[in-house]
Amino acid sequence: VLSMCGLAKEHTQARDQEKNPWHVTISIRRPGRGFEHCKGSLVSEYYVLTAAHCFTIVDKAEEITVTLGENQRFEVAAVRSHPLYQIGKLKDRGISEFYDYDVALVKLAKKVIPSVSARPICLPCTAGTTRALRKPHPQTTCRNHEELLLTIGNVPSFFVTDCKHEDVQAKGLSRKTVKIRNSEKKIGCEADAKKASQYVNVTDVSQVVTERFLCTGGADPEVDPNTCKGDSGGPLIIPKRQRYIQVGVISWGVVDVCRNRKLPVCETGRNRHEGFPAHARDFHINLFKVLPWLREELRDEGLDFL
Ligand SMILES: CO[C@H]1CCN(Cc2c(C)cc(C)c3[nH]ccc23)[C@H](CO)C1
Repeated sequence: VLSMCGLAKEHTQARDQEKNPWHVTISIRRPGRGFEHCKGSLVSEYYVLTAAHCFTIVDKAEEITVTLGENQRFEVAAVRSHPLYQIGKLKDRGISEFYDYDVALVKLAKKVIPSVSARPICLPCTAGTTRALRKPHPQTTCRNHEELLLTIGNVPSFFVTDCKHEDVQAKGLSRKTVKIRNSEKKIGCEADAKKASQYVNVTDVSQVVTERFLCTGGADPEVDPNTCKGDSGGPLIIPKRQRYIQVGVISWGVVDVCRNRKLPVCETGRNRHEGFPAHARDFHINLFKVLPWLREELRDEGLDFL
């Protein structure tokens, strides 16, 4: 049972890390400039999946620490960004940041021992996800996973953000439910990318919102919460009958709703300034679009890719 992916404690009294046992915080020490933080997800015994933009080409493994929950710290053996990730690729067209293929795998220096507060999340097109979806193995295909998870219309999903419990001054994790804008809603969602400050020169939105992205946010039918820069690299998760499957990696957003604000307050989300504009959308790398890279990098992790 310990090797089952995407299994978490459900009761309200469970600790945040037991409810989200794959949640990791990645701290990158920048000599002379303090720390940068990102989120990530445990996807196997040795690997954490995150966003490539959390790292620069000069970051070294020794400068990176991965924390599981409040206190399980891991050193890092290697960082492997997707080979097609190139944030400066469109600079000569006046587009300063380009987030295509914004994914990276961080190899931990030692194996994670599975426990109630340390367990991998399920990845698409693995036998673990077939089991989590209660479908027959090996009859169920990767295409079936995509049809079952990324259905037509607004797909309910969530990401996790850290927040401050106003009363107890403790930090916590809060789930933010968002809808993945599929089919006809997708166009409107992607069009709002042009409202991002650095994208004024973008003529055709498909220049910056490529096939690799899932789009969330907006106000239809109700307002979706938005990501903050600090949420970069965290998983976009689809819950299915109390099992959790990661379908995206948080990459970028149009509006940083936490900019120069303290941590958002848990649950009430009051500090994520209210009434952020309907065009505040968030973009996540769709894991179904980077499968060859995932298979290759995780080939020795026993994940049984389909
Ligand atoms: C091209 O510039 C645009 C994209 C990046 N945005 C920053 C950003 C990053 C980097 C990552 C995550 C997860 C974010 N969530 C909300 C904002 C945000 C800027 C400023 O909002 C606008």
